[in-house]
Amino acid sequence: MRKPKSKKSRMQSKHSELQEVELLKSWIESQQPERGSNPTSLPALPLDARTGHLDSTRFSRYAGATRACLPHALCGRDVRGAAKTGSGKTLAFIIPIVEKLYRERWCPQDGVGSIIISPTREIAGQTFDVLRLVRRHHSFSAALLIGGRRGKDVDAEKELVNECNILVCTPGRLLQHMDETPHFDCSQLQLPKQRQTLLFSATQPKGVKDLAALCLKDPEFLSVHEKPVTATPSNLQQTFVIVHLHQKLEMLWRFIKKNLKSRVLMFLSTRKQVQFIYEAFTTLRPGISLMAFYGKLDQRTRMATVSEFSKQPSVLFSTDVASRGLDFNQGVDWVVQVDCPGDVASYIHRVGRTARYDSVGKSLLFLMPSEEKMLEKLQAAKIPIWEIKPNKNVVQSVSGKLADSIVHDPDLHGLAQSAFKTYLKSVDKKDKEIFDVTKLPIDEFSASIGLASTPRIRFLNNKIKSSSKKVSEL
Ligand SMILES: Nc1ncnc2c1ncn2[C@@H]1O[C@H](COP(=O)(O)OP(=O)(O)OP(=O)(O)O)[C@@H](O)[C@H]1O
Repeated sequence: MRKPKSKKSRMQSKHSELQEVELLKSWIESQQPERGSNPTSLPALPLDARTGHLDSTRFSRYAGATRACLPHALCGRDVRGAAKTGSGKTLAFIIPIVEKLYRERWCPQDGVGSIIISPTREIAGQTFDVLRLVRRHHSFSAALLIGGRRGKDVDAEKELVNECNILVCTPGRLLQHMDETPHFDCSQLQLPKQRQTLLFSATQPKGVKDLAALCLKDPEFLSVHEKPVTATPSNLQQTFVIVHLHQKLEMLWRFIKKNLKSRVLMFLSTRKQVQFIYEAFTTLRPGISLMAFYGKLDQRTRMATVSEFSKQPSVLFSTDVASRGLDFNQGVDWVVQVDCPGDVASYIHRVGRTARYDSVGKSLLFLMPSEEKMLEKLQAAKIPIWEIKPNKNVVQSVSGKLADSIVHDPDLHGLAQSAFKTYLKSVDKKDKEIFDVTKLPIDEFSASIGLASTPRIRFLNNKIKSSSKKVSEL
């Protein structure tokens, strides 16, 4: 057992900590980077040694987003940062939080000092892991509050929530504690007038700009990758292939068979498509482990899937729930977009699940001939993408095998029908400049996924009728 510190030694260490904090404050004051500068060349950062010593973790040096942001963030400035996917934006806000609490001499008895709200449970989990590494030599306590846990866990959380200094949570669970946990006082959550805000994104669509205008005060704008030639990581090799809707499944199957030793993340538009393709391909035994990921899965399965996927060659079929912020420990070899994303920003975030930090990665986009306008948008957004031509001689018919499976499996048949319907509905919701659901060859599509007859889609029939009426009126 460790001998308790004497009163004298406690006083001494308190005194030296006070001195250290004062020194840090004056160091920060004297090192304020010029406004508008991108200060990546500062020899040393004014960080407390406990935060600065990340050498023995996986963060050997501060890079990209972190390096550019810290000098401004540490001296209390608001920051709006454009930094590519996988460039280390998490550390860029975790370190300033830990340092701020340290300089404020926050201690365990002071209760909640910082709340980090993450959009999904997985992102909250990975943010919490980074926080654990950064604050491991500090005395702050931290907790991860996310949904999908059992009642018993929620009760245990209620016990500790008031005593934690940093909370990492999803919005739903935070609201639950605000409603149910006695004395959990979040009145400070009303954004205080005096506050510091750091806003980072790999893309800068209108929504991000509007948010910046709303919540940032006199911000530093940091374009971390100075004069970037491309909007995506330079270690990412991007390709597309032109494929008709009814040939997608064949192409997908062929791709999987050719990449049995890779970790492949495949994006589809809807949960029903993910469930159908996962179930259907599992019955066909491709020779590689298959997994599915979507928002409605229970939390335990979601966590297990994320952790399993990056460890071994496997194919993960997913909705866009995995498209932003998720970090598979740099373990994704390929990102395949089986359905074209709705816009350029979604494209960038999806492909950003690979080629993270200093790892390399590849991506493939399936584009239907009717969607070729998307290429113009990608090129205009500085995304270098090359066409690959499929080998026409390789014939791998899966439709016939799927039709066989569907006949004998009513559940699979139901899933195929739902996948068909939800896909068409998802196309109808996308940008009309690129996508036109009425032009899709739906009978061929239906047959290609193994359905004996084309399901009736009322909204589509009405659309086709009204557009042919308009033509005949001309
Ligand atoms: N200094 C570093 N040394 C080594 N690895 C790092 C460093 N900084 C970040 N990484 C690693 O890079 C990966 C991407 O980091 P992070 O998730 O913070 O990126 P991001 O910019 O937030 O990505 P996204 O735009 O997808 O949200 C992570 O696996 C992280 O561990």
